[in-house]
Amino acid sequence: MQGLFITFEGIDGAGKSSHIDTLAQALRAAGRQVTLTREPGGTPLAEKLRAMLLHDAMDALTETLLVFAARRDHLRVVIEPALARGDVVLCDRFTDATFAYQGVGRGFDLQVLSYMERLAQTGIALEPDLMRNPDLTLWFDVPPEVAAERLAAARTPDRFEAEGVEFFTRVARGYADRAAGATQRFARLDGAQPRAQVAAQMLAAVAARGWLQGATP
Ligand SMILES: Nc1ncnc2c1ncn2[C@@H]1O[C@H](COP(=O)(O)OP(=O)(O)OP(=O)(O)O)[C@@H](O)[C@H]1O
Ligand SMILES: Cc1cn([C@H]2C[C@H](O)[C@@H](COP(=O)(O)O)O2)c(=O)[nH]c1=O
Repeated sequence: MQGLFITFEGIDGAGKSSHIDTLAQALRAAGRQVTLTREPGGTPLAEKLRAMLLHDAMDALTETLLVFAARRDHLRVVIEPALARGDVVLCDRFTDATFAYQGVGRGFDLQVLSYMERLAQTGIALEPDLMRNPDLTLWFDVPPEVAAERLAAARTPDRFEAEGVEFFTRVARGYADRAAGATQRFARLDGAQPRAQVAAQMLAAVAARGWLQGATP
């Protein structure tokens, strides 16, 4: 079977992690092998970089270099081998997050990000010139105020979650810009709906691509 790469994106508190297992179960019921992973992270090295990114003070360039270093290792060790086996890879965040957070959120140069994206994501797949990109990006679109309320009730904030509503308004705009530039790849979900409705939107977006065929009802 052909591997599939599906990413989950949205601002902190949008509900991505709450829904990833639901999609994994639906895909397994359709007969697919699923690899569940996340960014930054997913390998021992990338998880160390994640801990630094989430908790240590640094400037935007250092942040950007670390997310791409983590991503390259993650692609090399986990994502590309899983896709080569024919798995569906479900990844909680990928490069759209870099454009949204480091790019529009922190104000890092978007052209430099595009260059780094090409550098980090090319030359690992079986097809040597391929720049790895998701086949589908599930974008959990939630107003920053709603996400902030959810997070306040949920946990002690990390370095990103501690940012204010203005930062997340920019990050949300970053996601909207990315979605506008890749309308075929992005599926926008109204993440402010109750969980069951968000899950239904997510499954419909995947089913619409024919990827849940064979699932037992
Ligand atoms: N549709 C929903 N309605 C109400 N609350 C929700 C909904 N989806 C998730 N939540 C709650 O919101 C909080 C954040 O959800 P979750 O951790 O899934 O978000 P996330 O997008 O993965 O956030 P982060 O990127 O910060 O990890 C959790 O407490 C979760 O239970
Ligand atoms: C991939 C990626 C992530 N981030 C930020 C966004 C989040 O605040 C954290 C990860 O935490 P989560 O609870 O797992 O969502 O990292 C980023 O700034 N840039 C990136 O490329």
